[in-house]
Amino acid sequence: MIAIEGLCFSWPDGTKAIDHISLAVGEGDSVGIVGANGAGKSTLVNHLNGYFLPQKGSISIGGVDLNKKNLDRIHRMVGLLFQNPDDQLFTARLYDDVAFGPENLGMDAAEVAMVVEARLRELNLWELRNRAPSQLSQGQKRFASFAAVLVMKPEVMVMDEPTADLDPKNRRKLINLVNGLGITRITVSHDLDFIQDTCQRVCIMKQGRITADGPTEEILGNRELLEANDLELPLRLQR
Ligand SMILES: Nc1ncnc2c1ncn2[C@@H]1O[C@H](COP(=O)(O)OP(=O)(O)OP(=O)(O)O)[C@@H](O)[C@H]1O
Repeated sequence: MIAIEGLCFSWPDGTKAIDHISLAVGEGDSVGIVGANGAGKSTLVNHLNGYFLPQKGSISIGGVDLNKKNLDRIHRMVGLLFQNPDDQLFTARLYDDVAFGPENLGMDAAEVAMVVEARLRELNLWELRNRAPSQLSQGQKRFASFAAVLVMKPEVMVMDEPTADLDPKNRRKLINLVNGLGITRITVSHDLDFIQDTCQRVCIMKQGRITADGPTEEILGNRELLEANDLELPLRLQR
């Protein structure tokens, strides 16, 4: 479903954020990307819906090459939940923000109304639908961004720090929700317990490279490997 080959990315000031990454993800797989601050995780996943285009190397999603010409097709397939919800929410009313994506994809108006209401209710946001996104709490903004991505019915869901700002009950709700999606998922998170609960496979990134890749239990249960990559065991394994 996702094929990344020899991807490199440097910022305009010369900082190398992605250094020859290759990664293949099968349809329906759920892969966690972990790594210390600055390892390159966000830069990598922000490529997956074309927010960044490959400077060197290639990416294909569902057999479609990621390039300028195919951006529309890529946007229909890949839902990207940004690390910062303020990058996702931009209209004056929560409802409009969530409806914007499917309307833009040309979804029928009655269907848009139905899916938007269902997701807003599911995420306890329906009563807040007329509120400006800027007037929501951080956790509410996180769920609002989530709703905005889910209503587009993506085939691939890419989430950057999805549990940030969520209280324990909403974090649990998110775990159940993502595990029930049944689509290909890539999750970046420092919340290794969340990764353990939602991903079958984990890649560790360090200095723009993938330094380990394997089944979740093997990677996240390996203290030495984690420490060599400036990480710690998930909290529940530390007890
Ligand atoms: N606009 C920018 N200009 C130059 N360098 C940048 C810019 N944005 C990010 N970087 C650098 O790119 C590298 C990768 O950053 P990135 O945000 O992808 O890391 P990350 O693994 O997602 O980190 P975190 O866990 O802190 O979110 C870092 O060295 C960072 O300092």
